[in-house]
Amino acid sequence: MHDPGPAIEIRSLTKRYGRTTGVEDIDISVGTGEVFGFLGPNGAGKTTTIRCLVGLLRPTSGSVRLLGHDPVDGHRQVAPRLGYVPGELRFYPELTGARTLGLLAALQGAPSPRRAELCERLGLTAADLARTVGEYSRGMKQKLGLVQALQHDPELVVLDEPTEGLDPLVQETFYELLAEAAAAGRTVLLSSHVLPEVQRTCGRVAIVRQGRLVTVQSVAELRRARARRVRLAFADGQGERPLPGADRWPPRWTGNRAELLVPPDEVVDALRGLLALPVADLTVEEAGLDEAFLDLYRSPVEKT
Ligand SMILES: Nc1ncnc2c1ncn2[C@@H]1O[C@H](COP(=O)(O)OP(=O)(O)OP(=O)(O)O)[C@@H](O)[C@H]1O
Repeated sequence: MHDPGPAIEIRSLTKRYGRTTGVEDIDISVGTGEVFGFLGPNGAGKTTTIRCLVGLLRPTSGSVRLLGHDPVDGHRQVAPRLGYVPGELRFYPELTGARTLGLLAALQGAPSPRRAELCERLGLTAADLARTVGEYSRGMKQKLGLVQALQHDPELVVLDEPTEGLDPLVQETFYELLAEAAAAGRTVLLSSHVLPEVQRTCGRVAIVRQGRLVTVQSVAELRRARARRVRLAFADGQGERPLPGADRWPPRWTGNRAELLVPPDEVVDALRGLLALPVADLTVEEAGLDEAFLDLYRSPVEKT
């Protein structure tokens, strides 16, 4: 079978804004059909990377390829196959929602077979679409942003914090749309601060910090490699008490229950000490991505 190659290829990408470094030496490859998360604290370089990727910024050095093309030189080939939700949506305020979608479809250079269905599912009514975008609420603009990104059913969708401003019901619809896109073999790059969202929707994630790539891992790997959450309940009513190893694994107490985060290779050690106490109940589970993520946020960035 023909190998479509990576949908996104970012090689040694560096972007400077004058003396400020946006990103430095980023390498990321996203395979066709992946739902890929892009995480990092404020100012880490996510938007810079994405703007280079979709051709809105020129890299200072390094290269990016989208669906096998340079995003600027290959714009005509890429536009009909790419959906993009920018982090800061800017529409012409005097145009109606319907005109806006039509204008953006013309720029995409592709028909919009999914427009009506997406408007309906995201709750943009005909009356909404007849109003000018200047009158839209933030959430309505965000919905319009999603409709325009998906209306031509593109092979590749790049989303820069797409759920900002969406209410929980609409967010659910968005997750359904993502799951459907994944099932249909579409490629998705999702930049987000919402960790449960990434945990739920993405297979692999890249984490950037201070303009550098910290790690690229699968969500499962990231969770496995990071802390285990140990929960203990004590049989007596004494409540808080000194625990062995509290300096290494500081406990959080709720009445008679303690919760500690322990690195995987120290769990057996921790349990040996803890089980000498009158423990009534004990569970050990993988920590969520949020703990793994915070850990990586704090870990030092290696300079090469
Ligand atoms: N137009 C610009 N001019 C100068 N510096 C910029 C510009 N845009 C971004 N930067 C700088 O580049 C770095 C990366 O910013 P970027 O917006 O890519 O981060 P981000 O990860 O998207 O952050 P956030 O999560 O806050 O949206 C920051 O230090 C930022 O100040």
